[in-house]
Amino acid sequence: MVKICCIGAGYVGGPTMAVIALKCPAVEVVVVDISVARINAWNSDQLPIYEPGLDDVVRQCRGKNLFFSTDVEKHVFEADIIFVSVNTPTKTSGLGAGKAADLTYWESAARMIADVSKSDKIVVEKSTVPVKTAEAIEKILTHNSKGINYQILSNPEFLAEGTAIQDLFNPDRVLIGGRKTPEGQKAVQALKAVYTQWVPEDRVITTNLWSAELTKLAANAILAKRISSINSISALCEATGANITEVAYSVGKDSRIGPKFLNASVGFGGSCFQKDILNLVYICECYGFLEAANYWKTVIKINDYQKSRFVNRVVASMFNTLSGKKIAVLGFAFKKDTGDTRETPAIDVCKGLLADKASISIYDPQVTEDQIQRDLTMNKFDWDHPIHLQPMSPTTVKKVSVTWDAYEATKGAHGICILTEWDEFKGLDYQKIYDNMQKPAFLFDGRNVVDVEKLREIGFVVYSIGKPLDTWLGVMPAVV
Ligand SMILES: NC(=O)c1ccc[n+]([C@@H]2O[C@H](COP(=O)([O-])OP(=O)(O)OC[C@H]3O[C@@H](n4cnc5c(N)ncnc54)[C@H](O)[C@@H]3O)[C@@H](O)[C@H]2O)c1
Ligand SMILES: O=c1ccn([C@@H]2O[C@H](COP(=O)(O)OP(=O)(O)O[C@H]3O[C@H](CO)[C@@H](O)[C@H](O)[C@H]3O)[C@@H](O)[C@H]2O)c(=O)[nH]1
Repeated sequence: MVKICCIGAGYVGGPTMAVIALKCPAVEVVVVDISVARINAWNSDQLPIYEPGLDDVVRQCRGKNLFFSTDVEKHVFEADIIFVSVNTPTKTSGLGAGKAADLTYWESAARMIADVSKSDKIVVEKSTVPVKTAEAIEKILTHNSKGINYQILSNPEFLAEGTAIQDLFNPDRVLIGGRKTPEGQKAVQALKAVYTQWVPEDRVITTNLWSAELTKLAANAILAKRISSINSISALCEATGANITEVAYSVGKDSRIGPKFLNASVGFGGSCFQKDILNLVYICECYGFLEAANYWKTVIKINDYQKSRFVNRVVASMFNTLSGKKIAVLGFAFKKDTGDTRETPAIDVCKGLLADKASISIYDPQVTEDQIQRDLTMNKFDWDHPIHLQPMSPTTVKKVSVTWDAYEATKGAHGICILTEWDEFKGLDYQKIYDNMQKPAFLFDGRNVVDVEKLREIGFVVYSIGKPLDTWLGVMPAVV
């Protein structure tokens, strides 16, 4: 029986390994982590992450050929194939601070593999890493090898949160990069044999190591760039009376462009896009390609601009001050169908509203008060370290309250900001919400989920990203 061990039981390691276990009953899969709390949660009925369909997959294989353990060394020792899916945060100090990937967790995993291994291993990069990381890992392993043969493969993960199980069941492609040597190619085939148990062979792409590593960064950068492109156009729509939904639809009908990833929003979030672009920027800079680095930096600049443009719009519309006002925030996760708040645009928006002295009442169906308080008090990039190693802030934000109901959050509010596109926000009783708000009642839709005309009929002053402006907003000072 092939034994797989995955180091890192997070958003990638957990779901990916659960699907491998489900689709490959003849493979034993053990997911290990240094976080005891995380492993306990994976072994309980309350999984540590919310992902549609995940509970069902885990329930079918846990205890049969899928196991979660903190005994990292034992399972690494026993494995034939070791996936490494640990955090690769942005460095916060030293060389490359604020841009380069911090490979501390990756390196410590590699050194531990070298320490405990007594047989040949295939080591698979599942984490997103800078191009050429495999070379560094190879050096660490081979310089400590005690005669053991290690083959390093790059197998970046392309799942998106909220649709992870669907994405894993039916991936657009699986990418495997390896050395062109006979041993390297044998390792590529061994990993390919795992995926082709359920992924059609023509969707498994094999490349050299560096292409696979770089593809992951390039794919995320290009996806994020589409969002910044449409977001930059959304500002022009508001100024000219064009409608971003109509523009995006018509642009996306061009088969060379395609319809996906053209939804204007308050900005992209999530643990990957900004981090991976910064990583790409740093690599470009290291090779001296400053123009290329600056090109990719603009994707983040537009994203930051979009978030501050939204905050400015809220403040300017509400008579240029939020002091003494209650703002209800609907949605805090970085997208629907996840409880993940890493780099969610809601953090920057809430900080902007607080800076203008608002009191905020937040409702998100999947995010806890504790998480929101941590997010609003944490330093930039601290979120991407294992949870038990994150510095705890001694303070909480007093002007933030968290409710478990959208009606409670909006009661008595002067304005509402919709920051996540949860489906339930489309079906709320907005007449009831309006009746319980201060007047004029403002609604700022950062995800274009509400029916603007219907809400205006009720009496709301509505702002929706990239949509023709409410006459009210049109006469307010311009915000750039
Ligand atoms: N989240 C996504 O949607 C996604 C998708 C594709 C790729 N990625 C990449 O995958 C990697 C992991 O991301 P994630 O979202 O799963 O992160 P995560 O924080 O959810 O999980 C990482 C886990 O690794 C554990 N860990 C860290 N060092 C360890 C060590 N030395 N030994 C054992 N366990 C260790 C942590 O405790 C944590 O539970 C990152 O490189 C990320 O960029 C993420
Ligand atoms: O048209 C769009 C599409 C997305 N978003 C936002 O962009 C962010 C990222 O969304 P998405 O890409 O769907 O989720 P992630 O889980 O961050 O997945 C991305 O990042 C992962 C980690 O690297 C990759 O594996 C995935 O392929 C890549 O889509 C979220 O805030 C979305 O709301 C928009 O604003 N408009």
